[in-house]
Amino acid sequence: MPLSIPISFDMDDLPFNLSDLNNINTAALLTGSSIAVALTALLLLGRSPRYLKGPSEVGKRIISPNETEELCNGSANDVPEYDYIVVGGGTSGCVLASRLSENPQMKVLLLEAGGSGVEQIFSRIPAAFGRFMKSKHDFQLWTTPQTYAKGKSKFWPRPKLLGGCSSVNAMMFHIGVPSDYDEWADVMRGHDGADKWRFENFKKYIRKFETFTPHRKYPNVDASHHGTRGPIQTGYFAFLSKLSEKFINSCQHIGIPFSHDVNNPLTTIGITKYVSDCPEPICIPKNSFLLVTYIDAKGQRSSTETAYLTPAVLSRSNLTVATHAPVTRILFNAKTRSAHAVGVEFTSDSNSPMYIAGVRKEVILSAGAVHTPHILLLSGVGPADQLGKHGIACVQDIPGVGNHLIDHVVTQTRFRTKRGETLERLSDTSLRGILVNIALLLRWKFLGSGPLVSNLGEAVGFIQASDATLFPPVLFSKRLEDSASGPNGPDLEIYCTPVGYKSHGFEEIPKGDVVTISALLLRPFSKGTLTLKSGDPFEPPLIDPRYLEHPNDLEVLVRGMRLMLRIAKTEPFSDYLIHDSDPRLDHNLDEIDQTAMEEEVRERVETPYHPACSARMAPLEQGGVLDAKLRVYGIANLRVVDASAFPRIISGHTAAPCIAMAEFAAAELIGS
Ligand SMILES: Cc1cc2nc3c(=O)[nH]c(=O)nc-3n(C[C@H](O)[C@H](O)[C@H](O)COP(=O)(O)OP(=O)(O)OC[C@H]3O[C@@H](n4cnc5c(N)ncnc54)[C@H](O)[C@@H]3O)c2cc1C
Repeated sequence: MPLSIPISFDMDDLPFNLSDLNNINTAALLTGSSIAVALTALLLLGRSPRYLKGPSEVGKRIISPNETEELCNGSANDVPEYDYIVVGGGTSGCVLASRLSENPQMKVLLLEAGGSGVEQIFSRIPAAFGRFMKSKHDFQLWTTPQTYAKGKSKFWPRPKLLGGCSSVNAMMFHIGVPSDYDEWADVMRGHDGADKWRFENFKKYIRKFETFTPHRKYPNVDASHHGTRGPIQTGYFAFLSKLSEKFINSCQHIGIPFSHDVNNPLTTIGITKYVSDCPEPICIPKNSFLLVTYIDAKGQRSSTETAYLTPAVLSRSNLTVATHAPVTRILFNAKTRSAHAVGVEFTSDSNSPMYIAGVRKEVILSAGAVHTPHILLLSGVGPADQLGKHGIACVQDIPGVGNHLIDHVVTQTRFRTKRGETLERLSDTSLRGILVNIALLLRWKFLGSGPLVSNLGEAVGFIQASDATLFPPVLFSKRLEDSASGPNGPDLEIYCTPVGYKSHGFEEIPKGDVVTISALLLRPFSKGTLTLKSGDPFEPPLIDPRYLEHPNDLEVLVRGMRLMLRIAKTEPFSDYLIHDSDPRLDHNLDEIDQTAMEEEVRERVETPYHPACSARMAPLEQGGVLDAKLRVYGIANLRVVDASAFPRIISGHTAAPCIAMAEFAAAELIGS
């Protein structure tokens, strides 16, 4: 979920670092447009965690290449050594570092390219998450021109922060459906450990990370499908706009039944199946529905940094967390015939000295679906011909590295609403607006409630594009291939955002109150590649997701567009809209024919930020990179634990499987 939400302050506007606040005459800051910023900063005082800054305190500075060679030859004796080195302190990496260091015998180093997410206002205030985009905390990536999407390059934000995407995502807690995980096990069928991925076996790791807080307004939620003692907080604490409530009502009117918990395996499945599959009559709470989110009772984001790198965890003497320490490559032994990782090379930026650290047990890559395959390639693990082109010595020829990149795809529609019905007021920079925002900030801080606790993707529906009740064959005659992971798996998601935005918030839309409805392709057939542009670790790789290459993907999204337009014309949601013929809005879009609608989809596609499968667990002969234990083929002590390891993309939101996968990997490694 998106976007650059319109709160009228920006972290980059801050004239100081949050951690320096104790030294600042704060009264002097409370002037002009800085009021909201400064107040927020004050509210956050005292929360800055203490991490080691930069690589110099955790590795050995390299003066000559001989020193790296000594490590690779096994003759170095003054290089700091760790049992585990986790590369990337994102969604998965924080979990691993925390769990692995539960064993006091194990010395663990976590190397993160960015700084702390907890220190950032946009991470702490749920509705502000989009503000990280195009900031210094964003890798700011772009795809190559997309042949099937009008030749445009697409913006791919990727956070550079502890907690990774969990520090900036839309906090929608969704685990997918059981058949997603059964499918993972099927991909690895016949391989040692394959059945551990089957939902019945794997679900204990999903439960392990969660503490779900029931809500008195939602008594029908079966809490037995949730975790009760995990570090990550989930619940129904997010703000729900009236507009999103009406969106749900309109969904019900057109035949998408209400589900009180999308994470209950009985009801998360394609909502259209819900009625027939559920033996009990459905209780439909009137006009009340919230997606379970990673927001706690205080209205604050629960990220893997806040949940797993607590002060108690950080005080462990066997855990070292280094920020601003991007890893440039993994180092391998030079002597033995089969490759094994001996350490990593890292720095602070492209102009700074290099450092190295040695590893006794394993290097674990958790740098995410873009940077994990990038680091593998830079280290000589990948397709030999590609490595050769960039002058990189091949350590292990694995053609699958960077292949099979898959991302969900989203298209959006926008509609003018009645005045005051959206969260537009959060971007009001008039004096009155600033005062209102200050009041909202105080409400958020002290009561943990109000519009700032919106996760923006407030109401969702999961459906199947082949559902004949929603898409009657007489109107939708194109045949669809079945892309769902199982009979009850969805392939299309719709959601309502009470804010108008386009291109992640960077393209202008009409001013005033606008609502966005999105359709998300959950099971794309199109798959792309991630390849090296050069051997320079600071040059981003070439990212080509090949959006919409497969015709099925296009048709599913065409149906998604039609569905959104229908909801917009269905009461009571439609009562809140005002017709506006501005061409940037979509009140008249349902008048166009199939061919024109296909063109609209091609024009509108964007990333919903879910890239995966780029270093996937799959048999080697099927283009896999990892075995069923997430170990890189042919290298004894190198593992990948993050979204790049997914064998297939799940039919839901991608943070939960990353967290659960990290819990799984840690449990395997420490034997719990
Ligand atoms: C804006 C946005 C909204 C989203 N909304 C949702 C949602 O509502 N619900 C949901 O379930 N999912 C959502 N997602 C997707 C989901 O959060 C991610 O798929 C998932 O968290 C990815 O986890 P990961 O561990 O694979 O990678 P990440 O969390 O991206 O972690 C990778 C980490 O590696 C670090 N890193 C990168 N390169 C290096 C290097 N060379 N050296 C050291 N460190 C490095 C990065 O800084 C980062 O901290 C969203 C994502 C985004 C960006």
